[in-house]
Amino acid sequence: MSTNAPVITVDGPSGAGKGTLCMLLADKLGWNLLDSGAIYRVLALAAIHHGVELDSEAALVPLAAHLDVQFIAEGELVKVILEGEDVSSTLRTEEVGNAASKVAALPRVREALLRRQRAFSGEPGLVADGRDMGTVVFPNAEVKIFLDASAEERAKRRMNQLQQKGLSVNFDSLLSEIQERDDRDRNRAVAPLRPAADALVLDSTHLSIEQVTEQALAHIEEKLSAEKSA
Ligand SMILES: Nc1ncnc2c1ncn2[C@@H]1O[C@H](COP(=O)(O)OP(=O)(O)O)[C@@H](O)[C@H]1O
Ligand SMILES: Nc1ccn([C@@H]2O[C@H](COP(=O)(O)OP(=O)(O)O)[C@@H](O)[C@H]2O)c(=O)n1
Repeated sequence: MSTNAPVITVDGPSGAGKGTLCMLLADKLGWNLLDSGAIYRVLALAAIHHGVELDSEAALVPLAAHLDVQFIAEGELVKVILEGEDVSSTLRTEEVGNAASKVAALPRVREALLRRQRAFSGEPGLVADGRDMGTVVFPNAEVKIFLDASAEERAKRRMNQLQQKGLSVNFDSLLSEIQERDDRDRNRAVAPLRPAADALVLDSTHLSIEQVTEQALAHIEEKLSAEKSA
């Protein structure tokens, strides 16, 4: 790892708005961005490509340790290249999200991906998006935010997002997939989804993206200026 560069962690369930908030924060602050979910998604996709079972910890650990992946920033977007192939759009499907949450439940797989995630930390700072950024990966982060929203609101957001991409989706099946993934993420033995003790919990159910960003920035400013004067 590691530098002494500051870290802001944003954890929370699927569809809460983490990716949106993190991108806005990284852009505004000029800091680096870690989308840790993309790493679990890439691993799940590599497992599918290589015919590796999603519950086979013994086969997934070496795959995780030797993952041949590149994240290439292109303006606001990040292109993901897995074993030479552009997988950016496949990666975002609900099917891959679900597969990711299965491989992410395995303790040795999480362990194998720790160093890769911490390596994103660097000057002038890092905004880290995930489930366990504030609890496990960056427990000493200067600022921790836990972004939540009701399951219904999150399914509605995901449905709009998929419809904008021209995909037709069924609200009820999306809601039950989100609930199934939440259950798996919250109840796993290692690094379960939960707010860090020192996180600001933001419920975005009735907040716009602008309101969430404003509240997050106010909290960040307060925390970082308290750090400076400490
Ligand atoms: N506060 C909000 N109100 C309404 N829509 C939102 C809000 N935050 C994010 N969204 C939208 O919801 C969808 C899911 O957001 P995303 O950032 O991908 O969530 P996550 O990374 O937590 O899964 C996106 O289409 C995004 O534009
Ligand atoms: N730090 C992280 C990030 C993601 N994950 C897992 O990876 C899956 C996909 O994460 P994601 O952040 O890309 O998913 P969305 O919130 O975008 O739906 C999650 O459901 C988690 O199971 C994790 O376990 N730990």
